[in-house]
Amino acid sequence: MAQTYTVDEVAKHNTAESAWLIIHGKIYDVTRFLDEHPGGKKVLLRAAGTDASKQFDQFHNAAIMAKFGPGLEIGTVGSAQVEKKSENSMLATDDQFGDMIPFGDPMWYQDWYSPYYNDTHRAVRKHIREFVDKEIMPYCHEWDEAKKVPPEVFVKAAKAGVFAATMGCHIPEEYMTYGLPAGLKFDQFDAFHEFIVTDEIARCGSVGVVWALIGGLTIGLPPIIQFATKEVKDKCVKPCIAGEKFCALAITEPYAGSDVAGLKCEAKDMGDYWLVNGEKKWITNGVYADFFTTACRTGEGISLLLIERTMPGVTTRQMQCSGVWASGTAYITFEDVKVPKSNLIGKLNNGFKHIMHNFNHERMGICIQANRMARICVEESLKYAHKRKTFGKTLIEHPVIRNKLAHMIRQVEATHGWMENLMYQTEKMPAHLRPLRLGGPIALLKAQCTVTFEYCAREAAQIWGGLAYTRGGQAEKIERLYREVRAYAIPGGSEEIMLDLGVRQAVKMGQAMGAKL
Ligand code: HEM
Repeated sequence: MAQTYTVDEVAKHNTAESAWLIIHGKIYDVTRFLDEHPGGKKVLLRAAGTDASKQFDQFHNAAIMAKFGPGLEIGTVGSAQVEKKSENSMLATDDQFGDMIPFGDPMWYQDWYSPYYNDTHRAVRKHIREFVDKEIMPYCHEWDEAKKVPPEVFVKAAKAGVFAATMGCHIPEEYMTYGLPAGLKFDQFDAFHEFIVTDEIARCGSVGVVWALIGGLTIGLPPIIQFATKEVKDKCVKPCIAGEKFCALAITEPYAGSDVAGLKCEAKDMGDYWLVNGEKKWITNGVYADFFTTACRTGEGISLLLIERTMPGVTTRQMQCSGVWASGTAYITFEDVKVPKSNLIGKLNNGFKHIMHNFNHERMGICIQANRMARICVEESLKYAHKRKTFGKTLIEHPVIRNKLAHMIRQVEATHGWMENLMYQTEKMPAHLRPLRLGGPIALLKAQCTVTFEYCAREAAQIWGGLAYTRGGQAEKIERLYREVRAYAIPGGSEEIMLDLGVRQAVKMGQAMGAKL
């Protein structure tokens, strides 16, 4: 049991020799932290011996205590009351999850009815939230600045079921070291479980960290799981799902991005092996990936080959991007790489089809992440607007700020509603119809999500002012997200291409289904 102290006992510890603080009912000994405190020693000393909850909330974001708290906490205040639930609980139907910041979570978290979710979804939500709050959220800034997520974090994520849950396909039992989140089985698992896992991971507020975890694997590994030979699968799937090895999708080149048909990387048939030469650019996780699901030109068409880091002639270097620092974005060169014939993934010259097979899954992942990032902008801004005062009023009391928040909220919620609808279609629609019927709407949804995110990041940065122009600190998430907007608006099909594709497909499908156009 935690040691308890009275307020009078805490009050005695108000010097540089022994400095204690009360923050939200817990007591912290900050004596050895005085010189390390980024906000300065003096502010802590002035507050020493008192309840400094208000000052603490004013200058920090909540994740700080998850990181620093355990090393400094020494007990609780004897008379501390557990923070009470809302007085107005009579308003609720008792299905609340999270901290109830309005629109800070999807509506079904906040006591609104939804047809899409049951108790297994609630269990997965709780499981991943606890994992992110404890293991990810407090460290995002540190990992981003270091441009690296520590290896043990991937194993923790694997144990939490994150990788198995985000492949968009069933993984054979023999490749599963750990289970799915919350002990679920694949026959209980649907598209909404994956939606929740991706959304909750994205809630950490760092696109770089999200992509380090699920950016490469969710696009690089599904073609292997679905189309590769048993030999290739045996090599890659198990260690990747266990967080021990990494797989990247290597398509984009200095010469071709969304325009996949323009790829130049070549695999020459040398009889008993392929000889690969070419360059790949902006490859997520490429800096540390062990396996590359690589699109190569093979005579008549494009094929997917598994290229392994250990093969002579493979070189990767970290690219200096505006954002996504932790995700190991790489420039890759393949120089006379000899790739065994057995490393062909799927059929020869069918690579484009195999890549397309995962497009809807990849884009839905981007949609979920981008809209959560937009939601974080709402949540963080709403919280900040309640504590920051200008001209004698809190920001939330200024109509111009409420107007900004309203425009952010309406876009995030409308986008989320459309996303749930399309997710339901991916769940219910027969598999053979999905690429035809859903490609267009998902492309439009992707543009909707990224435009919404860009809008919200801009407005949040205005609300946060100078703090959002500074790396780290209270507006850490907003500053970073503002830099990371383009990471969603460009890859996976740029906004312009998505919008055009969406309309072209809608017209084609409409005509095929009887519309008189
Ligand atoms: C256990 C208690 C505390 C911890 C672990 C802590 C930790 C930190 C950290 C990590 C920062 C860097 C900025 C950030 O990441 O947000 C910071 C900044 C700061 N802290 Fe604290 N702090 C504590 C208590 C306090 C208290 C009680 C006060 C005021 C009375 C205070 C005032 C400040 C100020 C003014 C800044 C600079 C904010 C800025 O740059 O805008 N801190 N603190």
